[in-house]
Amino acid sequence: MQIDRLSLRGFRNYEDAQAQFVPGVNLLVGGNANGKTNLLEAVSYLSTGRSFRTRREAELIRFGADFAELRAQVQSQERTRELRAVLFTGRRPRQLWLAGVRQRSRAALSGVLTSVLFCPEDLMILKKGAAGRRRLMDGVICQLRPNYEAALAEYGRLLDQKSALLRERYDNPSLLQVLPEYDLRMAQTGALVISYRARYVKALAQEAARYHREFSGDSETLELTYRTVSTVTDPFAPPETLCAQLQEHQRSHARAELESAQCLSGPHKDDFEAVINGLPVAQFASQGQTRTAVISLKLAERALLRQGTGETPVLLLDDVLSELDAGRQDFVLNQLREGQVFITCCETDRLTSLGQVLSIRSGTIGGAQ
Ligand SMILES: Nc1ncnc2c1ncn2[C@@H]1O[C@H](COP(=O)(O)OP(=O)(O)OP(=O)(O)O)[C@@H](O)[C@H]1O
Repeated sequence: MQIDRLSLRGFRNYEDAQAQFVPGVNLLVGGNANGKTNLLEAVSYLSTGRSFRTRREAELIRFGADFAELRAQVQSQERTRELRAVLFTGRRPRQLWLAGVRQRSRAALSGVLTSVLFCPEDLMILKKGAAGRRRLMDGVICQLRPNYEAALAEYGRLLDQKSALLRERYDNPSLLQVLPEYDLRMAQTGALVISYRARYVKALAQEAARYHREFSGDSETLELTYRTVSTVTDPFAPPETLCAQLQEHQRSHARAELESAQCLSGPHKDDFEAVINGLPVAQFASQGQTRTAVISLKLAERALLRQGTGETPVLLLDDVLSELDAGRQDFVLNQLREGQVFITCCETDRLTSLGQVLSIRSGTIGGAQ
């Protein structure tokens, strides 16, 4: 899987820029605030149909412009196709195009340009709340298993509806009659969600542990443990067993749910815990250790996607080397030999030999040097 060409019009600080990429490493080199991360964001947007930095798409459009257009020629699934996204100011919805055909949703782009991104904000995945960790788990399983995406979407819908029902029960007490039906469907769908997550986190944990051990020169072990609803004794149990255990949890929380008017029971609160050398990353890991663990997770994600799809995802690395000692930097650089990679850096000394250098200056992309 690779991007051959990219063209940006009115995207962030790019007025009108084009670039050609090589199949291996593409180094985006430039001083601060010149547009390196913006370029990664553009590639990531074409891959996922969303920005990794903002939910407000208007921010992506160059100040003063009416629209932004992103185009890329992509090789994947044994074809060469054009991906195009057009974003508008105001209320007009954005457009996604594949091979000249307008697509209804971002889901239609699945598998066309798969990417794995590391950006400095990802360091918070292991330090802050569980939502980021759930996004990481769910993101990869969705890319590998369309059935999971459907189950997760169904669970989300049920959760929203049950939450609304709990909130509105005083105004409309008859709503409570349908609560048992919601509980049953949430337990059934929740059991599927847990099954997938348990298997995926196990696979992710094995790969990430392998990378982390090598990354740290054999001095650290990284363990990931999936955490779900407390009544679930074995997340690998058959879905019928999981469903019964989820119902047990619902029963024990029924009163609290009514009192708090919140949905307290179910895998929407799932998490995974990361531990290095026996100590939880969230409380005890150093900056370098945290970075090592997150990069290991991302490399594990790339390996799982490669195993699952037969194609190596494009790797997008923003400011990946800082805070790492020389040995750990060398480990990262060694991982760049496979697949197409975009990596940002401010200076080139150590890196120029790795691949094509593209100099990024005030929203322009200089050719190969
Ligand atoms: N919608 C926009 N229109 C015009 N310029 C924008 C827009 N959004 C962001 N910018 C500008 O883009 C620049 C930031 O670019 P980017 O984040 O890609 O920098 P960078 O090269 O990665 O820098 P650093 O090395 O500091 O991380 C800023 O100067 C910012 O003002």
